[in-house]
Amino acid sequence: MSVTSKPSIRDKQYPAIRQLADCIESTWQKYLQLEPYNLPSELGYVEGKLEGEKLTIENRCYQTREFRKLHLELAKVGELLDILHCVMFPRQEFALPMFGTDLVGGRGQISAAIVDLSPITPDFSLPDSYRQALSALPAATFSQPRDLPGWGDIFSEFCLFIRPTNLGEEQLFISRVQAFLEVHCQEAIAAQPVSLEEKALVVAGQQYYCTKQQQNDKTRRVLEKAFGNDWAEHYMNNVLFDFVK
Ligand SMILES: C=CC1=C(C)C(=O)N/C1=C\C1=NC(=C\c2[nH]c(/C=C3\NC(=O)C(CC)=C3C)c(C)c2CCC(=O)O)/C(CCC(=O)O)=C1C
Repeated sequence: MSVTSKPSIRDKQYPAIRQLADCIESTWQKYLQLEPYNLPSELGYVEGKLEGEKLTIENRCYQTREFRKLHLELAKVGELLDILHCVMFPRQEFALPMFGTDLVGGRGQISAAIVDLSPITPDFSLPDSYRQALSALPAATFSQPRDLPGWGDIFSEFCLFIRPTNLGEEQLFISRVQAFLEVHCQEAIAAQPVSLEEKALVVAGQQYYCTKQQQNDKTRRVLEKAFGNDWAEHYMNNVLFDFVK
């Protein structure tokens, strides 16, 4: 059901990135009724040049009753950068948090690994059912936690942002992502649509989340170098973090 029309870059990705992509898709398959989401055909598989190296992007998108877009993106810049990006956009009738994860590797090492279920309420609170489930997860300690950037006020107190220092920490991070996803999918399939008044708050919360994510200059810079400023702007606003008013 993927939109890629070329050979997958997945088997060339850093092992933990390939493993996480497989884990995300199998968790979605396990809980959700996935339907295709048609990205514009030219965005299923994109190639650019970054500092003389080829940048390849592979997008896989789905939709379900609860989510207007489930986006899993793998990107690779020669041997320099391996990236996994994933965001689940709830339909605006469902007051569900935003699930997002980003894994950035280069030169045989993951430098950034982040996962969060981000609140979309005006008071930045997650639903009690999420807080209870996430608090009940076994403690996971990592030797190199990382500080969030200024635009990162969107992330919850459960946000995990680390540099994994060994294979064990990579596996622990992947298991954490899976645990977050299991909570989220189980909450989603039980979710009922909210009232029109509440829907307006969901729209505002999703808009704030996307607007802040668009301020990630680390992402923007990679896309600008490979595809130019206009393309990068369009991609960040319409593919990575598009919001529907
Ligand atoms: C749920 C959260 C989340 C989502 C969904 C998300 O998309 N980013 C998210 C978070 C997040 N990403 C970060 C960093 C980086 N992101 C990229 C690049 C890409 N990331 C991509 O997804 C794509 C499109 C395929 C590209 C191109 C690079 C190169 C870095 C630097 C790596 C490093 O510092 O070691 C940081 C730290 C920002 C900072 O410290 O200022 C945070 C917080």
